[in-house]
Amino acid sequence: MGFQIDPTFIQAAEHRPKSTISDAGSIPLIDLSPLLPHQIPSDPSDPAIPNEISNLIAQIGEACENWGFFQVVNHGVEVELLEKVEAVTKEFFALPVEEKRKVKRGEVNPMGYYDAEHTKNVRDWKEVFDFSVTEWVTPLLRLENHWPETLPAMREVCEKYYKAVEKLAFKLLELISLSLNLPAKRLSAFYEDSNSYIRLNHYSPCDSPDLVLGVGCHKDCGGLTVLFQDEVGGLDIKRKTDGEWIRVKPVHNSFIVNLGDIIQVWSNDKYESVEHRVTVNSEKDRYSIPLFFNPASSTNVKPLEELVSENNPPKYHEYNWGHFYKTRKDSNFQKLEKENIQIYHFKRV
Ligand SMILES: O=C(O)CCC(=O)C(=O)O
Ligand SMILES: [Fe+2]
Repeated sequence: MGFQIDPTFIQAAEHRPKSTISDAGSIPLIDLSPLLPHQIPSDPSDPAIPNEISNLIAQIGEACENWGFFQVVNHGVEVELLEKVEAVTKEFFALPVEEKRKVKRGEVNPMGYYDAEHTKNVRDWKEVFDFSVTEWVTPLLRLENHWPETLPAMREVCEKYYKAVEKLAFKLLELISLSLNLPAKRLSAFYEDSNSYIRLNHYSPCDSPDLVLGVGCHKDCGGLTVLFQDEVGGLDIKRKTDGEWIRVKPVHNSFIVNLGDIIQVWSNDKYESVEHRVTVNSEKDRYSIPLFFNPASSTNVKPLEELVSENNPPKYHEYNWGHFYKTRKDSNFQKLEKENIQIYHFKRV
């Protein structure tokens, strides 16, 4: 008998990854080197903003509006650290499964190892490890890290990496804020006690890559995602202009940045969170490492007052991020009978 794939992984025909245009023009590539000699300005209308920085803000604004995705180079995160975190990620996933299961996530605490995540109720062809640098318990959430005893170096490398990418994420948030003609720190205030976390992703080769997805088609529900991918490739995004799936070509030492649903709501749909998915292949393991840069779980998300007007009324009802995150996490943990929570449930009609 031939190889039979577990049916929980099989995508509905319309979601199967056949229509990727691999070498179509990719997402904008933005050089952050102007940030080396210059500070990020605090006020978007400051006449003293150097040209290089105004150009950078304009590029970010265009990428956010037209793509919802961009890649950054000269981002300030050391290459050595990227190499170390990639190496430790590979070491972790190479551990015997019983070791990985010792640090498994549970129904209440979503941090740790997991190999049965569902995106939109279909199982993803991947295994993950989630961690954060803050651990906390609220009535809604209990986030406690689990670190594998057999890989003692992992925690230090991962935490160092987290801090470096978080620093980059704060800079990107300031640039995005300025691109919306808001003060640089307008969005940062939501990030005190943030519920950000990093995910290590491993997509192993699959004999039927045409039937499954590493991550099913989805939009990121948080604030901003800052993702490192290895040289294998597999991330596809749905191009805004024509709805075609296009492959994000790996660029050495770069990060992929994409806007999540929260920025879509804050911007009252000026910027959109764009659908994406991960395809797998039959030969190569792929690793990726996103930082999900999310505001504090107490944040009530709604269109920002400065960005709404009589002519552009708020397009969303307010919702609580901690509640949204908890509900989404529960649905990713197991297959449910109903659709999981989405921001369009909060859309005003
Ligand atoms: O692995 C990737 O390239 C993307 C993963 C992703 O979209 C996610 O985890 O939300
Ligand atoms: Fe994603």
